[in-house]
Amino acid sequence: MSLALVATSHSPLLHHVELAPDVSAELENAFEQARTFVREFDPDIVVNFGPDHYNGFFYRLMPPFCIGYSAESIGDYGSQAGRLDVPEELARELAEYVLDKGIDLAVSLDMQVDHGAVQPMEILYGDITAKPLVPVFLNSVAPPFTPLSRVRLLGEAIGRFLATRDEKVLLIASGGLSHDPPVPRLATATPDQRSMLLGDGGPLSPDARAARQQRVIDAAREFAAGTATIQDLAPEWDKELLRILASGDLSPLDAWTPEEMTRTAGNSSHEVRTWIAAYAALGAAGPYAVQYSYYRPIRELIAGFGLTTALPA
Ligand SMILES: O=C(O)/C=C/c1cccc(O)c1O
Ligand SMILES: [Fe+2]
Repeated sequence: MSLALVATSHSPLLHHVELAPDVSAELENAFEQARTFVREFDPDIVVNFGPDHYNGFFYRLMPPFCIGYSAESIGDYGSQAGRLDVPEELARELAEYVLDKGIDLAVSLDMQVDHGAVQPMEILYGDITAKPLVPVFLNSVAPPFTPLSRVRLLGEAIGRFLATRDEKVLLIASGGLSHDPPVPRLATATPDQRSMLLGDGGPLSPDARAARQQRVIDAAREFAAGTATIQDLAPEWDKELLRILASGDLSPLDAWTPEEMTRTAGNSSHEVRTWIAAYAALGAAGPYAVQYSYYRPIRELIAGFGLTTALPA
């Protein structure tokens, strides 16, 4: 077994807003560093830690964690749609191992995933089917949230399972860091939004999806112009998180409560759960070292945007 990690923020706004040329060039350089990293590592498989934004997981039944034995990308915001290449036997063995270690999780025989799960594969490979991939969903937008200690334990169990395998495994984490895009929320939902959050009514109509996406694109433009009402990014919180992840000792994160995360870093800051799980998986196999680290708060993307790569030390 050998492991490598790429953790990156995602933003569906990447292809829907204009960035200043210097920011765009800097971000493209970060993506290129990550592409070179994965090319050199040349993984056999990917274990992909991703959130969802009420496209595959709804309040009718919202698990904290879920492993997909089979999965399909819905193609929101123009992301690549279609089935992922999920190695079913490996996904099942992983789920059984993690459950056996006392970490409760759901499994899905037909997981629906959105931009939050697939954007890193698009950035790294230009194709979401470029590698066999086991999707690991972590609820990151729908309160109530499981404590970060459980996220760490999930990651550690996955890392221990991977240590029993012969394959070269790329751990991908997708999401965060601080951010508060206008994803509908149960606490403030209109009756129609509540029905959508429950998953009633099936997939959104093309018009409803276009309206939902346009609302986020408009919010991003207003946020960049300084006129949006969404919560500001929290660069100091982001940098502290990156520091803890790079330190190799994730235990200080156990004291971060979901309420405090939301208050300080926004409703979608919980997407950093994917980073914590992926880093915990890498750490379960031994000490690691961050190879590359990029960070910039990018209001046009509504994201404290981070990208790191890491390898066993
Ligand atoms: O509209 C959505 O479903 C999500 C939008 C979004 C915007 C910015 C950063 C993110 O991580 C997002 O998921
Ligand atoms: Fe997201």
